Amino acid sequence: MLKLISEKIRTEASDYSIETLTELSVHFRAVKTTEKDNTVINCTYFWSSWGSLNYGGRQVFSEEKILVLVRLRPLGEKEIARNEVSDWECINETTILFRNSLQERSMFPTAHTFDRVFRGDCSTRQVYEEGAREIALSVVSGINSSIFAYGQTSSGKTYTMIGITEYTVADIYDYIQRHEERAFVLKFSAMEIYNEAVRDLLSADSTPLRLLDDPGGTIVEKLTEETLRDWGHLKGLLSICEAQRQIGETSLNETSSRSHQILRLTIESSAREFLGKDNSTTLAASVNFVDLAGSERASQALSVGTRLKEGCHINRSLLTLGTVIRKLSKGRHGHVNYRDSKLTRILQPCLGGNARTAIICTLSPARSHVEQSRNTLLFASCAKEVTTNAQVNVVMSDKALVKHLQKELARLESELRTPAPSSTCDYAALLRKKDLQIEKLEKEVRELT
Ligand SMILES: Nc1ncnc2c1ncn2[C@@H]1O[C@H](COP(=O)(O)OP(=O)(O)OP(=O)(O)O)[C@@H](O)[C@H]1O
Repeated sequence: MLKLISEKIRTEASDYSIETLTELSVHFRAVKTTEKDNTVINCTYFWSSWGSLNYGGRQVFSEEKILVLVRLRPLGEKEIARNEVSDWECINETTILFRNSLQERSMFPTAHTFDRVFRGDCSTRQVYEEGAREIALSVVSGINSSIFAYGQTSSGKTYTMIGITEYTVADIYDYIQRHEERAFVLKFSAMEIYNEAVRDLLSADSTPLRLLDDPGGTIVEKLTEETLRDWGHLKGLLSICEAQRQIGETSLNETSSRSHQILRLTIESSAREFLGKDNSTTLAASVNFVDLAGSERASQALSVGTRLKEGCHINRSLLTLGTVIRKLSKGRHGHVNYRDSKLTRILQPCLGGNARTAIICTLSPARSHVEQSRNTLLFASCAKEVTTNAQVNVVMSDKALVKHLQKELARLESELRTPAPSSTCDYAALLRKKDLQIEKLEKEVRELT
């Protein structure tokens, strides 16, 4: 029976309202705990069917690999003036080639394959539309998402992330306009991690913020969260962040970002038809835009004094990020050291957790940066083996939860009255188990009421 229902939903997801899907997914979850038939499928599938109907593209299953994109930037004016040569070539949409490997008899493979590679003449809009868009926009369907930029200093991380953030926000507002049947609430927060201290980019107070453990992930204590009025409001906040972010001059980039920046947009939405009613549910998810500080070695940036201290901290965070990614790329066995840096603690859900993630690895084509470019591609190769497990985040109102638990109680009681015939079943044990379940549910209903 369950198999039949799941097949029906698989093919007809478009005909169901969000509330119906919520009801069904909650029901499936409840059934899953007692059902032996492993054909029961995860509710995430229904949600993603709904999401993909709106935005097309890849089907989302609960488990998927991190999407890895590589963006090569063109040679800069100064590099051209120095007669730098470009050593990298994107030979098709997925492969990037190191052209000079024959001459230097390199041990490294010459061709590297990723989900998508972008040549130096590709625009940020192209990187967004053909790469990051689908993942970023999962947030409107209640699925957490994250877009990272990783690469050495001056490779184009900030240049790329400014565009990606703007295009995503424009599409989100466009989506909201086209879905008047839902009420949306957008919240924005922004932080930077500078020398291993977390700072609120929306506050004039630069006191470092504490990280607190929470079952749902790490919380940044006292981080400002602005409820957005409109797009203009968000644009204003983005320019505040840009002005607040630690910028320093290194020998490679005159406006080098010295910190890791995390911009977070949280979207909550509920169907207007059900607002304030017993069965109202809310979809809630966040999209993170992460612009990491340069991944180069401190020595390469010819750092001294403050810049050297920054380099050490930046590298400590990135080193942990690299270690976490390497560990996760080999499967989720054993301990993963997320807690070794603030960056990995905050980003834990995006790294193998409840989120869809895309990493844009930015590369400088210059021969003088070849070692760093190879390190970036090594990181990218590990990242593409990492799997995340995104779920739709449905928040039920207290009333809806009570109603659901009462229904579940009634179902269990009716099961008790008419147990399924089975020759091998131990009725006494089954009864004890059901009694315990009923007791537990009754307690939950009492507490919630
Ligand atoms: N794809 C691109 N096309 C044209 N110019 C680019 C591109 N990517 C980067 N640039 C230019 O290269 C310079 C360095 O870029 P950007 O500041 O984004 O680097 P970054 O990786 O963020 O560096 P850092 O880690 O030091 O902050 C900037 O002047 C930027 O305008």
